[in-house]
Amino acid sequence: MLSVAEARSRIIDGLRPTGLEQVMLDAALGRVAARPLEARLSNPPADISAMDGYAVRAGDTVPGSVLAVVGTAPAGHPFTGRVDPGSCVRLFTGSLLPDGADTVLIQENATRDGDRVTVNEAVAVGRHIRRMGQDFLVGDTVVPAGRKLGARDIGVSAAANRPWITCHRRPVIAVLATGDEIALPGEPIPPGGIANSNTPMLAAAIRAAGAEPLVLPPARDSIAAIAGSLDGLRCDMLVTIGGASVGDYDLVQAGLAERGFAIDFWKIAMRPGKPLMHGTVGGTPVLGLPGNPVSALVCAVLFLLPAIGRLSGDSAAQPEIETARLGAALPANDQRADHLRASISRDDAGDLLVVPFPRQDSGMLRRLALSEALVLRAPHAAAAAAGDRVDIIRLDRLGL
Ligand SMILES: Nc1nc2c(c(=O)[nH]1)N[C@H]1C(S)=C(S)[C@@H](COP(=O)(O)OP(=O)(O)OC[C@H]3O[C@@H](n4cnc5c(N)ncnc54)[C@H](O)[C@@H]3O)O[C@H]1N2
Ligand code: MOO
Repeated sequence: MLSVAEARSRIIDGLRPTGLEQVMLDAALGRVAARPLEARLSNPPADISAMDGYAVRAGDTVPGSVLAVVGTAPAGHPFTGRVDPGSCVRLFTGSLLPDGADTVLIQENATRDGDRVTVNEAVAVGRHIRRMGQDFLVGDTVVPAGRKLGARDIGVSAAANRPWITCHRRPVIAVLATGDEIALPGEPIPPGGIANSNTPMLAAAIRAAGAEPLVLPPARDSIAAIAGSLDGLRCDMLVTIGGASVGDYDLVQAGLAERGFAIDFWKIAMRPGKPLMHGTVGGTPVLGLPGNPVSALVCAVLFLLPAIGRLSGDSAAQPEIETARLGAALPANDQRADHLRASISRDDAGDLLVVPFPRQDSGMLRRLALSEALVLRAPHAAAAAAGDRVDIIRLDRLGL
């Protein structure tokens, strides 16, 4: 059976980023920049004062000397004259430094009396001046290609006078739940039925990853129904849920086969999520997730989110792996990579401590919802003692 890493590479390697579109800054959060964004304005755009005080000539700042205030230059209202020897201009944080001045005397070190200012402290050339372009210059790259845009990227883009960013189109991810037992949450649940938790959960995970979920009506357990769900479907990836295992009613593969499914792999060495399936139908990549909700979500973290990252052009699409200390001993692992749902706290030294829940059933959604992390156990990992370091993926950090 394939390893988690091999399966992920095979899924990701088959994907190409979506096409490009222009996105306004107020809609850019979580989008991925497709091209380097170059500044159209330097920051700061000119030499400006970093403090409230007076624009002066350093040579004039002999303590006790008196300067004539020849003007006032609030931020946004530059002084058009010059600061000649023996004179100064009142300015504020963000004010343009007037011609002739080479430093700023802060008001705490000056005594104002009408149009006169007495210098109380000498100032070196260049004090409290933010130089033009000290942050970036016109033409500098302020956002690299492949970056998932956060609030700070939006801030620097605005400072660079760039109201639009070229981004990859949000990938459209179709979600197809399958199963006769699946009922809409909120509807009466028939005998033997179960509320469809996977669809809203995965749609939310897809949205959190910056893609657009396209929720299809759940398909009954029949080859015709599953095949029919594909008719007229346009998306960047199809995610099926359930019907992936070996039961008589696990018909997703057979349904897809009716429309020419080319399978890449089925079943991998992981828990939960063993029956994961991957292939293409009519050129559209298909990820078949197991129906157990915990399995579906863990597979989404390990495979779907990186796939969305690749489709979106995100250069850092792998789930981030951190380490933590185990709060409880674990037995040796079998041949499947395990992903234990766990809570996180801090020990007395401030170190991250993870405690896997004692019961790891892949239908237990409340446990999953309360988990802050997955503890990663490699195939055949030896027994681990409390205090040992283990790899984890933080679910709370993923916004899931
Ligand atoms: N004989 C074997 N049986 C099973 C094996 C195996 O290797 N041999 N694998 C087990 C593993 S591991 C998993 S995981 C599951 C995966 O099964 P399927 O992908 O075929 O999923 P279903 O049978 O359709 O559903 C499993 C479970 O999840 C519930 N479910 C399904 N869809 C939803 C949904 N949208 N919302 C909420 N709950 C859902 C479904 O009712 C079942 O209870 O197979 C094992 N079996
Ligand atoms: O691999 Mo299944 O996903 O254990 O529950």
